[in-house]
Amino acid sequence: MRCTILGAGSWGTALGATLASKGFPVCLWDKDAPVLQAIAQKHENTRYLPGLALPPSLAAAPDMARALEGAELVVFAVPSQAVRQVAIEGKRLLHAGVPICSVAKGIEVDTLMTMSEVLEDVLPVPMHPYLTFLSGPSFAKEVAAGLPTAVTIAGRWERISKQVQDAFHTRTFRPYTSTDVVGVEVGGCVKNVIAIAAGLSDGMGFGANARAALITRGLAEIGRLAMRKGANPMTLSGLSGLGDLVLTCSSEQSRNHTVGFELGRGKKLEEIQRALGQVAEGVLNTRSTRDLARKLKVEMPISEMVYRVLYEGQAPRQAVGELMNREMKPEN
Ligand SMILES: NC(=O)C1=CN([C@@H]2O[C@H](COP(=O)(O)OP(=O)(O)OC[C@H]3O[C@@H](n4cnc5c(N)ncnc54)[C@H](O)[C@@H]3O)[C@@H](O)[C@H]2O)C=CC1
Ligand SMILES: O=C(CO)COP(=O)(O)O
Repeated sequence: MRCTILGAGSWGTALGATLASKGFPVCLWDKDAPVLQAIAQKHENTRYLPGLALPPSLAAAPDMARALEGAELVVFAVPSQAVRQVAIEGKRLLHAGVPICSVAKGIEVDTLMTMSEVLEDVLPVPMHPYLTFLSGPSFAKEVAAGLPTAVTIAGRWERISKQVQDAFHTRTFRPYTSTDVVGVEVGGCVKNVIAIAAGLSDGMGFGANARAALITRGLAEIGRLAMRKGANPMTLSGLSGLGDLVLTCSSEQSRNHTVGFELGRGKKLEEIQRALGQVAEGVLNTRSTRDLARKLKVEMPISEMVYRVLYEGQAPRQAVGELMNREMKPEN
């Protein structure tokens, strides 16, 4: 199966290496030419996964048309806010009948659309049944190192999700399928926001109790938004809900947790993002999640708290104080 990955950051590269390890010809494309050059010449993604030897069969092409030539599986692996632009660029080069797998975790800031809504907005209708969405607890570095990982691949047409599941399955990478596209998408997006909240809490020196409370109440608000969008509540206790939430809220490997942690220690957002040099989806996801929650009249107090810290300059300690002292209520 000839595979093309649009986006050669840490996740696109790790997934490309996974597919290449099965003997599939894989070509990566990105707007960052030096990254592609390093992959093609040194078999290393020197910027996003330095020190990791990539399979020599992993090719890279700066020309999207060349990268997509003969593709039998296309993976969208750019950050969520770039998916629309890449889909517009790729639209005339993509063919109906070829499975597409989107792996970005986010909601578009300007339109409040999930990635399935964005791709369906841009791509012609005959391509829609071929869209799938991969999400779940999966740090790129661990996947690239061949450490055991399980994810979910959601799609409306099970036959296609199964094809994509087969393509990605290796001895250490285990995808499950789901038909709950919106549940998987909302879980994958909002866990980034809650991970910033958990990082804030850790950065301020709050303990394990606070982190567990944020994970649990975070899951409750993810569930509320997902169900309002039509998701099956069971999806949120799966890999793309609870699984990814626990991973990102409790690991220093998480870029979103790092953003919260450094903010909690008093650093400025711009400074943190500059040092990170990679996308922390939760920063923009906080804006889109909070706006979507307000639009749909869904109560999401943790996401509101993160919004006030990121975008209104509220001091983290004051924001947590307000969160703790809202009106008393039953746990539901
Ligand atoms: N890194 C990880 O462990 C995981 C990441 N994800 C998700 O995958 C998505 C991508 O994340 P990463 O690979 O980690 O990001 P990254 O920051 O490592 O890399 C992003 C890549 O996208 C490219 N890019 C950005 N805008 C572009 C455009 N308009 N055209 C072409 N290329 C463009 C950049 O040049 C860069 O190579 C995010 O939504 C993230 O949440 C999901 C699971 C794991
Ligand atoms: O989505 C991820 C793991 O599942 C990656 O998390 P971060 O973007 O917070 O590093």
